[in-house]
Amino acid sequence: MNALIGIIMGSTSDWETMQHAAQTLKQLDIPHDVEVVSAHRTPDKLFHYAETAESKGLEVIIAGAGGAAHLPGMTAAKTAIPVLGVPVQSKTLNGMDSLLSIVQMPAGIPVGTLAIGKAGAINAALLAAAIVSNKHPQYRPALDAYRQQQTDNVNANSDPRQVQS
Ligand SMILES: Nc1c(C(=O)O)ncn1[C@@H]1O[C@H](COP(=O)(O)O)[C@@H](O)[C@H]1O
Repeated sequence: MNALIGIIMGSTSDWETMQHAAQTLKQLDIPHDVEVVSAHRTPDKLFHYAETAESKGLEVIIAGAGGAAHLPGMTAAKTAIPVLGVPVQSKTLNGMDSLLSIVQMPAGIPVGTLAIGKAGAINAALLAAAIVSNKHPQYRPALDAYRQQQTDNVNANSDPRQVQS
């Protein structure tokens, strides 16, 4: 099946973070693709990616970037499908630069902004899965099972004194 969710990132160095989005979608068995695209370094590729995303069948784009993270916003400017932004933790400013440059979009071009780093990547995948499940309810049981698994894990380890440090 064609990818429903596109994961893009500004650099291969973002993969350490963004792999968690891909792993989560793999776990949910939702078709997705992964590509390095940069608003700064490959602007023409970004425009082409965003302009053709919908006709390729993508329904949500997850865009991760660090530092001056213009990728999610520029992607959102060129497509009407939902864009979820993941701020990658930068070395110099710890990801605050990434977060602020993704979240603070001007009114009219929204980017759904997640948390900095791994948690944001995982949650972007779960949010994208929830969005595509509206149209493709066959993915809903996997999402429900994911949540149930978390509940079971907490219930199975609810005495913190038993946890080895
Ligand atoms: N923020 C952007 C964009 C963009 O927004 O278009 N393109 C690359 N980058 C970011 O630059 C950081 C450093 O990249 P390198 O590790 O390749 O030097 C990465 O976190 C990437 O997302």
